[in-house]
Amino acid sequence: MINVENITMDFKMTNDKINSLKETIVTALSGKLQYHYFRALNNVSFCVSKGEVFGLIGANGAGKSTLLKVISGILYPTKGNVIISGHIAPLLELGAGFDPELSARENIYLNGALLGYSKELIDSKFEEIVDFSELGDFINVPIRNYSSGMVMRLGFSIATIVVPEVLIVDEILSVGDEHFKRKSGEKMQSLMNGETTVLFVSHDILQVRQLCNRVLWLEKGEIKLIGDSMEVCDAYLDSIGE
Ligand SMILES: Nc1ncnc2c1ncn2[C@@H]1O[C@H](COP(=O)(O)OP(=O)(O)OP(=O)(O)O)[C@@H](O)[C@H]1O
Repeated sequence: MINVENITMDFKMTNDKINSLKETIVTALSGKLQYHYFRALNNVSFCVSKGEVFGLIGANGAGKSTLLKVISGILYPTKGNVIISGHIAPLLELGAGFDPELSARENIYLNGALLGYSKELIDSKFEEIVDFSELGDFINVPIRNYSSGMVMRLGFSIATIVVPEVLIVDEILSVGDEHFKRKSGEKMQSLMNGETTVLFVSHDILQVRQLCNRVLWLEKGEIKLIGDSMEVCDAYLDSIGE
């Protein structure tokens, strides 16, 4: 279902401390800008089978979000391949594809198209998306006037309107305010209990142990351990002294 083959991700970073865009352009044009590469992922390979709930754990900066972004196609890896069969719903950077000048109504069609939904499908699901996002009268207001929570609610409602074959989530159950968190959590839970293959990152190791079939522990961009969720979560907790 998801085949991750030898993924390496290098980020290009400037060596100098530059404070403004103007300074960047001036330094770049003068040829004085110096770079180095930071390897966030190093030769990572694994497979996730259909219907599996697969967790990614590891310390801050281990490379978890980078790996999810590479798998979702948001980042292009330096080396390696990702092969995915089926429709994916990446719940990452919710609302990143929105146009701030357009209303929620227009953005539903725009974002839906980016996710590969047909106009007919969005027409038939439109009311459901609006109801789930609870945006009410704001539906015709440009997105630039929304709070960040409202943008995320709309993004979540669009991405999950079709039961996806693959769901990719960074830090589960954390969309919007407490009320929407519970509601989005229940929706994700129902997707996890179905046929959907789920890949998610969490710092809540007890939740990972409970929800996942298998877990990958990343350390400094490399696979430290992969396998049964109990075994990997216990080893991780041991390593951090808990
Ligand atoms: N766009 C970027 N440019 C440069 N470095 C980056 C970029 N994105 C991530 N990194 C670096 O890559 C490393 C991995 O980051 P990533 O966000 O994947 O970690 P993470 O495991 O998800 O961490 P956390 O638990 O804190 O969310 C970090 O050192 C981070 O600084």
